[in-house]
Amino acid sequence: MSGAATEGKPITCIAAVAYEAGKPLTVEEIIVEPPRAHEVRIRVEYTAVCHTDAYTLSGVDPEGAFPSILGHEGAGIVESVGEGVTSVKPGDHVIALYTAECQKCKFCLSGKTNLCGSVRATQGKGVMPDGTSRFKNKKGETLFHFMGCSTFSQYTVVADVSVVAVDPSAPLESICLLGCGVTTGYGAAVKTANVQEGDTVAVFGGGTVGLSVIQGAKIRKASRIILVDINDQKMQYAKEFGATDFVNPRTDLKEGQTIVEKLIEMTDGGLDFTFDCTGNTKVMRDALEACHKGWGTSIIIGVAAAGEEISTRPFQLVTGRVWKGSAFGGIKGRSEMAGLIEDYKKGKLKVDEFITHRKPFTEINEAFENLHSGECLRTVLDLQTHHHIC
Ligand SMILES: NC(=O)C1=CN([C@@H]2O[C@H](COP(=O)(O)OP(=O)(O)OC[C@H]3O[C@@H](n4cnc5c(N)ncnc54)[C@H](OP(=O)(O)O)[C@@H]3O)[C@@H](O)[C@H]2O)C=CC1
Ligand SMILES: N[C@@H](CCC(=O)N[C@@H](CSC=O)C(=O)NCC(=O)O)C(=O)O
Ligand SMILES: [Zn+2]
Ligand SMILES: [Zn+2]
Repeated sequence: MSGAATEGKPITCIAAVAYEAGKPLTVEEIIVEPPRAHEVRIRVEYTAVCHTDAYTLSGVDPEGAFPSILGHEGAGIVESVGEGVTSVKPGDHVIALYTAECQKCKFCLSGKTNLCGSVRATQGKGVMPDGTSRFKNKKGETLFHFMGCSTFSQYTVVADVSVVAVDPSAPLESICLLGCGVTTGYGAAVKTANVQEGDTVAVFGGGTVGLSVIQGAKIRKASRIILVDINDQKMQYAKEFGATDFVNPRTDLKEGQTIVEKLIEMTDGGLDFTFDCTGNTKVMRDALEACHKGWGTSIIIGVAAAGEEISTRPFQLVTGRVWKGSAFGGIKGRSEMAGLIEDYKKGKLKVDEFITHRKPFTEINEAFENLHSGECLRTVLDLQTHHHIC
């Protein structure tokens, strides 16, 4: 089994370190300590870059800690496990989970949420559950973990509750996307909203998350699925993933018309469900106010900067609209990932279609730049193919 040579020893490998907010990542050698009790060391094979990595790197995340190893949409192979780990073993193919599932805490046992309380407090501080880091650079400086995953490293250490073993026949270079974007959007539609046949849906923001909401709404046979995006390049993707309409609020409104008025006009009074997949708090308000009076529900998925607040007239809620949120699509990673992978293998869940760019790991900073171009959904980075760093 792999891991025999390195088990119990520190591993020197390449990682992309975020030293400072707003600066490119530094690709360099780091040292990854062996896993302690209830921890798992993973050889990360593939990771993608999610908008949230860029959000934290930009410096507006109140939990952002530097220097750190970002990345949370990754898949790999277990190299070794610490004492007491029974859920995975060396050689297992795994996906890292930023939403842990301990199956024991009040949250996990509630049956009401996928949020888990077991490691969230230390995860938010950039450390392992025992309060320390497994990463240091060659100068001996400690590097923080990120979202309990830190997949921008050839090796990472995660809590055993933050990893799920998966069907080894599923390609890691594709299923890494189930570590965040695809699962988040799809789950928000089919679990959090529980969209039903005939429902009308509007999705604000056509990135991987928004397009995954669209594919969930399509699978549920929503009658109308409207993508709202400021970039016309998203129109083609909208069609491909199952939207029935595309609206660009910068170009498709009549003089003096708001996007809320346009959507209400298009849907005879408003939508059954709307989703914010932009992280823009003004868009979140529009999404709520475009909901149908009496029952429309708006779901916030997008992540907004520290200090940002949402607002609306309370009358919007008094008159029956519901405002809620969704993390990781409401999906419990350890219990429900196998089902998503099965759906992907059967061709029911699109995953490969989101991979618009592939790059060697050493070109990770270009993957961040790609995020801002209209045609890029996800860039998948290959961590293990040998590349020179200088
Ligand atoms: N709650 C959760 O569990 C998760 C939340 N997220 C969050 O979800 C959001 C989406 O992530 P992701 O899909 O990766 O991001 P992307 O950046 O790929 O997608 C966002 C899309 O929204 C568009 N957009 C920006 N502003 C507006 C606007 N005013 N109106 C309409 N569309 C707009 C963007 O256009 P353009 O490219 O031109 O700017 C882009 O197409 C992010 O905020 C991310 O942090 C992500 C994963 C999990
Ligand atoms: N540290 C951030 C938290 C932002 C946030 O809401 N994260 C999402 C996942 S975003 C993935 O790409 C989430 O799952 N939140 C629930 C959680 O427990 O963190 C901030 O404080 O803004
Ligand atoms: Zn993400
Ligand atoms: Zn739990």
